Amino acid sequence: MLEVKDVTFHYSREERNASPVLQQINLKIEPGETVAILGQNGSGKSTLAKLLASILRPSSGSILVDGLSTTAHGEALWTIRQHVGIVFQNPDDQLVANTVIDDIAFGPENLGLPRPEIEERVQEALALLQLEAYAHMPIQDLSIGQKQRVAIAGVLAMRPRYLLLDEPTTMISGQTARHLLETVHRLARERSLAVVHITHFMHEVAHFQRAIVMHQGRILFDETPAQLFTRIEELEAVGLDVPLICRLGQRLRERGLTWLPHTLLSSAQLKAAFQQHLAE
Ligand SMILES: Nc1ncnc2c1ncn2[C@@H]1O[C@H](COP(=O)(O)OP(=O)(O)OP(=O)(O)O)[C@@H](O)[C@H]1O
Repeated sequence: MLEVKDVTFHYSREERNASPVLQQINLKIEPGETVAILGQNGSGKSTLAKLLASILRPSSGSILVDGLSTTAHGEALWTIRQHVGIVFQNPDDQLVANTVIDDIAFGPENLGLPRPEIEERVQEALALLQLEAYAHMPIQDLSIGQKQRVAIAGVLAMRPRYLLLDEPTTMISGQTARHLLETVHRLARERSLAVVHITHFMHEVAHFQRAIVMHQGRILFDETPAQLFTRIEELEAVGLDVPLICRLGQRLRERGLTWLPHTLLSSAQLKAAFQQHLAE
């Protein structure tokens, strides 16, 4: 489990008199859970992800990864870094080798694993991200969406228990983003991998088990997407917009279609509700 206990964070000592970037964060994420984190620019999402990945350390409070504190040193820190993988917005910040296969092998090689295990992990990661056809291609010839998949494959080759995605869909097209998120949900199901997905896009949140909204360094809401999407005014107040389909559902209910679900999460759900109503 990932456990964040009373965490406060300042980037520098000079900032200690100002408001912290993160304040009194408490959070638990179980293995296999899928969690989306939303919030306006500067609300602290990426900082939280870096703390979870032990790239940053809390100014106060603690973060435990399967019981190990992220302030640990040596072997414990090494273990945490294997268990918590992070993928950044821009894959070019993350990819280090010349070809796809070499990049994916980079992490397992650094773990000092025997060659056959490295090969096995690389092949597995290539298959999971459907990258087999690109294995020997130079990274520079790939699209951003393909590079993002290579970045995720590289992280998966470390066999993490927790996958943190820091706005991985910002630079890619809608269809590529949908495909990427479908893959991530499949991995969560098949591998009991916990996924924490940071995004600006409300419509991406519907398929996650939990949606966390951050505002000014605090957690404002932590609930299911269906619960969150009923908070139209509260979300607007913090610069977030519920998906169009939820607004449409609300308008239709106000106009007398009271048989519609309170929260519509997708157009497929709207269609199913109409079909069921017509059949009754
Ligand atoms: N390296 C840094 N040094 C000092 N302040 C920083 C640093 N990185 C981020 N900040 C500040 O910390 C606050 C939270 O930033 P953070 O990047 O965590 O927010 P975010 O919610 O991820 O924003 P975005 O959606 O724009 O990525 C912001 O005020 C930001 O300016």
